[in-house]
Amino acid sequence: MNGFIFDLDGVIVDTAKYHYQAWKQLANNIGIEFSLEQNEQLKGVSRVESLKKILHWGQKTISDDEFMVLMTEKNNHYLSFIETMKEDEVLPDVSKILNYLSSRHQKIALGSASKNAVGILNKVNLTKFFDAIVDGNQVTHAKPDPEVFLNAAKQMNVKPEDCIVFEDAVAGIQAANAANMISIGIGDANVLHEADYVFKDFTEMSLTFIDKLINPKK
Ligand SMILES: O=P(O)(O)OC[C@H]1O[C@@H](O)[C@H](O)[C@@H](O)[C@@H]1O
Ligand SMILES: [Mg+2]
Repeated sequence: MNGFIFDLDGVIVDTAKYHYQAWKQLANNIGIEFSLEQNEQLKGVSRVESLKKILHWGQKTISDDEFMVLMTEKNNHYLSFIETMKEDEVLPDVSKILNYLSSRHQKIALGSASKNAVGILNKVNLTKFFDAIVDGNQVTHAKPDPEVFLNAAKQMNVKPEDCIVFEDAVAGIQAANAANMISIGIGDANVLHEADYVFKDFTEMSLTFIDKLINPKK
């Protein structure tokens, strides 16, 4: 039995662009420059750790109260983007792959750092596919720590070495590798070079490839 673990932001839905816009506006508002390269380093990283990194890059120190205000501001801005989100924001061929895995009786889990994960899955109507959902509300150690994926494997009752992780973040690929799982990068092969396999998106992934993951000996 295999377990297929999906990251959410940037893998199932194109929300990575909304996180980027919300962080950029927040950083610029407090006088900190924010580049696409820096954003790459925030992918897969929790909200708290992301803000800490931005403040560090801008060499800015703020009070705990101000920190909480900024966290809330960022999330409200982000939520305004996803408020009207519908099924059409599911990335190409994600539903096809989920349907296929499900027809092959594979276990499916979500492994995300987001505290908004359940709400988003419901909005895009994909919750029904998941045997386990592990999100930012349940983990104490953020990616690249393997906790989120090990927890998902445990909830699916599948051994870590029989799990396959789909990730768009460098930190996520590192977490999957640390969990001793097969790591599949979704995005730029130069950025995700630590992954076992990389695909630009799910449209590039054949069902024959999925079959090989399900049954490597065949
Ligand atoms: O702010 P949220 O929705 O709890 O998400 C936390 C993190 O979740 C990750 O999935 C995203 O890649 C990060 O960009 C984001 O900061
Ligand atoms: Mg992601």
